[in-house]
Amino acid sequence: MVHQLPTGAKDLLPLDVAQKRWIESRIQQVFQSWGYQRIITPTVEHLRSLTAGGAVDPKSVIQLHSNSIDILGLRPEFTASIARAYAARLGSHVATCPQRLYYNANVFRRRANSTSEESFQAGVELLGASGLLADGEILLLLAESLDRVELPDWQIILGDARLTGALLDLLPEQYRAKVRQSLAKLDRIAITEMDLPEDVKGYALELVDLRGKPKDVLSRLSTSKWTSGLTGEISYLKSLIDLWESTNQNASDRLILDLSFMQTFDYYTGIVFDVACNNYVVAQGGRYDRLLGVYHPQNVSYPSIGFCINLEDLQQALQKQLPQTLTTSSWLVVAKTPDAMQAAFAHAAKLRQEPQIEAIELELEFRDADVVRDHARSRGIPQIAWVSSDGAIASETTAI
Ligand SMILES: N[C@@H](Cc1c[nH]c[nH+]1)C(=O)O
Repeated sequence: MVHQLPTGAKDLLPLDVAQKRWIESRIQQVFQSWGYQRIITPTVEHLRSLTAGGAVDPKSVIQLHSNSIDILGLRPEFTASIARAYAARLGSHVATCPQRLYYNANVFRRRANSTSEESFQAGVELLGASGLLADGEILLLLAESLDRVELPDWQIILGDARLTGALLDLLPEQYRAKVRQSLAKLDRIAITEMDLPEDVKGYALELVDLRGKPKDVLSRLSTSKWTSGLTGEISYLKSLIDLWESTNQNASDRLILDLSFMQTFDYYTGIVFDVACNNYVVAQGGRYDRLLGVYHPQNVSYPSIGFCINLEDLQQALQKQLPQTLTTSSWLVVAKTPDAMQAAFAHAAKLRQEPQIEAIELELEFRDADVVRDHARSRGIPQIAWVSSDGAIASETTAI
């Protein structure tokens, strides 16, 4: 019988793991250096907690059978779980806000073709904070994390769920849902073909075109005759973009402002963003000011924002920078005869105490010296220690 993995599942072999660790350790160092602390939430939760009051589609959750009446599921993402964990822990006491939390673990999603997928995310949540400094911190922390792993040519697609909502609300109510759908798909043609009054159609087309260099988009936005009531939202976005551009070297090439941009999860209430690199979406996130209220006993909410990095996509986008070989053992310790086994273990243990040494491995059979040498060479082990029963050691450098 052939044991195959379910579609969408995969084994990570040692080289995959080494590459993943390379990425994770760098990203976590950046998170920690900004004051973020690690949180671990359970893999399995009640389905109703994971769906964040309707903001996460239950169809995307892998559901589990249980004996209790509540349906359980595997977490499809972390933001809802962290909101659940902290909703009642934050309070008016100054010491509780803000909370800076990070995570690094696996998530599970059911895809449309009913396959399931396990993937890994490393991300942060900044709970109980709003305003330019909080939004700026998250964008800059994201940029620093991606720079730390030397990701080339990435771009942030920045939207604003609140402003996009307000722009759609300017449409007469009966047209909103249709325009929203076409906007989400960037379907200009559908809008051109819609049966709309001329001025409404003109405005709907203006909305589809609100994508590009931040300066151009903002100037189109502020000169539109429709948006005079939205100066506060527009100037907030402008200040955030100014902050980004003043603190980041390649900033203006790296940011695309897209006011038609909508995230898959529906808990966002402010800025939203994806990071794209070579057709991979390597990170996404945004502000969610009402989500904690879904979990609070009195529905009290705390403004919050965060992002996650999709580690597989980042790994694919990075390939060149990542380690291509595994680290090898520094020594192969060989018991020359069965009565030298104890001395071999003792010598290996002594070598492992040396500070620079990564790993020491033992030869497990009593093979001919030349076979052992071939073995060390093929594994890239640079040194061999031959141990005799009286504890005598003969060291040899492998001819690699
Ligand atoms: N949890 C979101 C990303 C996010 C983190 N914080 C806010 N948003 C996702 O998996 O897409």
